[in-house]
Amino acid sequence: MQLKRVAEAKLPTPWGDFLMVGFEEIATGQDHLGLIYGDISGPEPVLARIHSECLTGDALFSLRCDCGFQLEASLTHIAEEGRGILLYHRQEGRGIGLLNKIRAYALQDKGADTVEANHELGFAADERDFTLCADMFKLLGIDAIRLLTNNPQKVEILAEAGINIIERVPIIVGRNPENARYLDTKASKMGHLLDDTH
Ligand SMILES: Nc1nc2c(ncn2[C@@H]2O[C@H](COP(=O)(O)OP(=O)(O)OP(=O)(O)O)[C@@H](O)[C@H]2O)c(=O)[nH]1
Ligand SMILES: [Zn+2]
Repeated sequence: MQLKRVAEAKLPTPWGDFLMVGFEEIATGQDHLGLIYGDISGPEPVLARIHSECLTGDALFSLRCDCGFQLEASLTHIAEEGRGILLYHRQEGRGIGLLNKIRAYALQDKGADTVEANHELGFAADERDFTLCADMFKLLGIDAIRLLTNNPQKVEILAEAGINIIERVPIIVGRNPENARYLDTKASKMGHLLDDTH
């Protein structure tokens, strides 16, 4: 287990009251969050979203990506279901951090795509560690989930880490002229399933 469960409190939102659970990575002290809605106990698979931190999209209304739209859509979907979990996974910029993401955006402004920009900076296209998310699910007592994602690799990695994924639930929102190329690159180079017909 790479994390410990540290503190929890109510988080009232426009979608209703969530229980906010704070986790700490034992090795680094980095914090992460789980937002729980409704009663997640019992054998019925829980609707779950792993949202990777994107300060620009989540808090600053950026149209360069789809993160802010996905965050809002996830909370809406979970509240409509009456039960679910959103893990707020604090690995900004697919794990390269905010400042390197800004560097990557600068390269994209000069013509690189999101994958090429990461490579030019010396990073893999995706540096995230999803085994931390598997640990958070385990600490929350979750056995089986229905995962909101368009990223089949995420499903594979979590399954390898011991999470029972009953279903992948697509979350295709927020396409706009500013992020169209970025989303097309995610589909063509990173295998994201961004076509509703999948
Ligand atoms: N390095 C880098 N990170 C980015 C860029 N745009 C968004 N991100 C980060 O990408 C992460 C979100 O990953 P996404 O590729 O949107 O989606 P995903 O989590 O793999 O898949 P979904 O579950 O379908 O959303 C967040 O941490 C963002 O900060 C970019 O151009 N470069
Ligand atoms: Zn984003």
